[in-house]
Amino acid sequence: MEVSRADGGAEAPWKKMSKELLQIQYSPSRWVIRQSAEEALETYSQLGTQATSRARATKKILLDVSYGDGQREKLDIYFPDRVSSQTVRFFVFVHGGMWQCGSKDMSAFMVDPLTSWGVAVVIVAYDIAPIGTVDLMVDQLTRSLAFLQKQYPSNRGIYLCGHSAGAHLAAMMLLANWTEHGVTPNLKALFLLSGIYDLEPITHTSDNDLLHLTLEDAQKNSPQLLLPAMLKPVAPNPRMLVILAQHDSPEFQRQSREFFQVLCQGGWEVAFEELPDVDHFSVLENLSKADYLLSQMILKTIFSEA
Ligand SMILES: N[C@@H](CC(=O)c1ccccc1NC=O)C(=O)O
Repeated sequence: MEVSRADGGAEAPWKKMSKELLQIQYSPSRWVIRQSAEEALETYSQLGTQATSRARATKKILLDVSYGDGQREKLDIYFPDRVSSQTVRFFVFVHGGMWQCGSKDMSAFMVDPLTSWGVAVVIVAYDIAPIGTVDLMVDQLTRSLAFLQKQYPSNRGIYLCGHSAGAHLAAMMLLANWTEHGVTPNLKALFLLSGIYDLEPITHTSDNDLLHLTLEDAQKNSPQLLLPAMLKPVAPNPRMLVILAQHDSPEFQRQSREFFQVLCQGGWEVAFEELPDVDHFSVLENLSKADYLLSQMILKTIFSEA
């Protein structure tokens, strides 16, 4: 019997790559052209830490709110000045770092522009590897959204955004079983930045030294494989934006394009953008500026109510 596959049956190009080449494809810093790989990672962490300290010094905030019993199951909320916290729109950000680095304390890039437009920003922490497994991280993000919905039942929308490995976790929310959590989050849009949606190639990289993903773990956490087999739920039914940076590696480009196709075929309301002149890190760093193209796209999506 013919098995129908989202890739039309063609063998995935990564399967023909040497281990070294595959490692480079899944090392985003190696594709940055404005700086060396080390400098790019250093700049990213410095800018993220600065933006976060600035936001914490100037905004009305709730820091380290527990969304679960785990020690690291915390989120930070940055509120706009003049909007009631009960009826606000929430932009929820999930940081990247190959599921093994990064933290909420260096990820609040977008707080200034979004809060000045009246949107609250939530930055979610989760247990990165080796403490957490990908299964746990998915469960933690699910619980953080359920928590937010229960805390703010009259919110005007939850706009979920993930970067890189965080885009993977965000995309997994399309597969969440919300009935188990007793609440369906008011998920209005999903912004997926330079993400990974098929985890199998990761099982062949050194990132897996800490992740310990088996092929089965990778498959059950791959929205690229699971979404085609799933009936599209009635709710939540978020609009989606799949974003790619011009200087992302060919494998990252392939991942975003193929996931966009899966979403189109599944009948989701989805758009695709390849952003010029940015790499895996500057695409996010630029979100600290209100006039950046992606900041504008995000604001337009948030304020053009469906
Ligand atoms: N080891 C990685 C680091 C990395 O992938 C990364 C770092 C910060 C934010 C996102 C990242 N990638 C995806 O999650 C690299 O080579 O760039």
